[in-house]
Amino acid sequence: MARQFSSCSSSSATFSTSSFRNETHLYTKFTIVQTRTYSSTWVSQVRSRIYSGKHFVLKSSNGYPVNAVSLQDGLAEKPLSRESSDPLLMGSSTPSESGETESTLSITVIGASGDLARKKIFPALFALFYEDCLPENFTVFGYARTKMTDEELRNMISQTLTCRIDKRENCDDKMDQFLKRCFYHPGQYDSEENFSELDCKLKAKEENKLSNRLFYLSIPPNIFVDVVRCASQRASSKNGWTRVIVEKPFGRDSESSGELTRCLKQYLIEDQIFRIDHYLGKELVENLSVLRFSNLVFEPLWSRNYIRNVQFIFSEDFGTEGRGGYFDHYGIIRDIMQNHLLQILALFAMETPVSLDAEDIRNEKVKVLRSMKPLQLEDVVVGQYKGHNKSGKTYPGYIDDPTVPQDSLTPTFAAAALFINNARWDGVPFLMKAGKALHTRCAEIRVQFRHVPGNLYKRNFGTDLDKATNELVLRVQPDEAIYLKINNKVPGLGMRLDRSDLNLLFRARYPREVPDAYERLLLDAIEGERRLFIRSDELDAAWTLFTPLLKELEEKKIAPELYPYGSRGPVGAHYLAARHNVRWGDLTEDS
Ligand SMILES: NC(=O)C1=CN([C@@H]2O[C@H](COP(=O)(O)OP(=O)(O)OC[C@H]3O[C@@H](n4cnc5c(N)ncnc54)[C@H](OP(=O)(O)O)[C@@H]3O)[C@@H](O)[C@H]2O)C=CC1
Ligand SMILES: O=C1O[C@H](COP(=O)(O)O)[C@@H](O)[C@H](O)[C@H]1O
Repeated sequence: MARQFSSCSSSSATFSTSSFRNETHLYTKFTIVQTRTYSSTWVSQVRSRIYSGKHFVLKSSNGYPVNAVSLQDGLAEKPLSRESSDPLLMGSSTPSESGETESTLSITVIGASGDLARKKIFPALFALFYEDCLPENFTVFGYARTKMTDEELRNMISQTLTCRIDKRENCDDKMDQFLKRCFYHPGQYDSEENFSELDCKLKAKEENKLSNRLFYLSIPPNIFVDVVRCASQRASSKNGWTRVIVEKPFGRDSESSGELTRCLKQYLIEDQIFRIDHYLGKELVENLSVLRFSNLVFEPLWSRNYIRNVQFIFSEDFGTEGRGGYFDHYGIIRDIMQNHLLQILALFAMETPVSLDAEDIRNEKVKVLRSMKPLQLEDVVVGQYKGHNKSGKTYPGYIDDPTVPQDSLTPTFAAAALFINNARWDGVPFLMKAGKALHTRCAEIRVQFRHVPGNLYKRNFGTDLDKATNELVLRVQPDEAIYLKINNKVPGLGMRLDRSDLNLLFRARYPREVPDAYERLLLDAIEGERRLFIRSDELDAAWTLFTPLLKELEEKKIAPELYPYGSRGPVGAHYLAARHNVRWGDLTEDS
């Protein structure tokens, strides 16, 4: 169904109401392309695009461009792989025929005036540019209601750009070059007309080249669907791909999340939706699978036979400052547990995927989530921080935030015990703990191993055998590290044992700056790599686990246990762990 709009100043334009779904059309074309024999010239063009050229060395987090072909796979003989059905590289003809090297990439940040855009998205885009990871012809557009000129947007962005610590050369030049590619269009989120104007501006920059368009929804969730509707009908690409990165929250329970997915899918197909969970883009979370699947020493231990419990810990040493209005509607369980921690848990516990392809990994993750028992009230402890005076300084309580109702029962802390009912993990407690306004900022995964059977040295540990068990810690932040607590003989005469760390401290081993999660995820979205984004069935399964509990907490008006700002959280968390024979690893003296 084609529609006619004539809002562009120079000419009228034809839009297809389903054009946002153009990846589907291109998949259809792909089946035709696949039957072709790929000439060696074409192959070498792809190769050189991957490995040479200053620009367009697009590398996804899988280590090679998903849209191209793995060079290890006997490229010359094979047609494109499944992943390469992505329109970015394929189109309906070979790159040279379509002039595909002349493609353009437009990234539109919707909600450009906001906190996330300023602090994370624009800096991440600049970092990608700085590292020569963006294609030659790229444009960044900001879109929001706030009236701003291009120059004002550039000023705003420039305040948060930084150059890599280890590569400061040409920093100012690079910033100038980047800022010149940034533009702004003010508009309403539900105005098709305003999106048509945006489309005109995008077209002007694209100069009739193959256009690929990425929209980043950095806006409150109640306007996601309006934006997707307007963008799909008025500003999607007509000859390349169109993708949309959607920020959390993806609903607040199974029902609202399902409704959001249904609405988005009126305008987009699943493959166009990139639901971001920025924890999946963190270096150590990426490393979890590498550690497990590419080292012989871990995978054989990765089951109930050797692992006593696993802990996923998130703590922040600041409150909801400035985000109380948003937070009060969601609470810590929805803000951190149902997404960030649960995603890490799924990655941690999944079976070995068939390959590193997005669908293979996401298939395994969803199986884990579907094998889990939905949480009940007795499986959780909730808390809320209260004001506190320390060393002459006053720290506000959660309800002191003027945007939070005085009688709010919203948890700012929660601890939970989860179980995976499958052969590998039967009976192993997976504990989660997440809190704001605690004594420290950290995120880590802790794996506590079982006792050594018939340990010859047990009398050297006294009665507390837990103190002698091995513990593997992946410190996601700050100061990324992987360390394994082992028992060791203290040097000297006699036999004194000590628990020490085999320590891989990233800053010591890899003295280059670790990229921000948003960089990796933006690059993946540009590349069409979906591995680190949440598929709709994963999301459904995640909500199924948490929705009954969330409803019960709200219906029964469960009062959170108060804990002082800057403390270690409610003591209830210790009792919960103790009920499952667990001690929180982050609270022991040698944590
Ligand atoms: N900030 C963060 O650290 C994180 C944010 N997120 C998610 O990212 C998204 C963006 O977050 P953030 O930048 O903090 O959000 P903001 O509240 O800063 O909103 C972003 C922009 O959206 C517009 N906006 C705000 N409220 C409304 C409203 N009620 N109706 C219409 N437009 C509105 C404003 O732009 P204008 O008025 O100019 O139109 C604002 O600049 C949200 O979905 C959030 O949950 C996820 C993880 C972390
Ligand atoms: O998604 C969110 O994450 C941040 C914490 O992210 P981090 O990368 O700084 O650890 C959290 O503060 C926020 O409440 C939540 O919405």
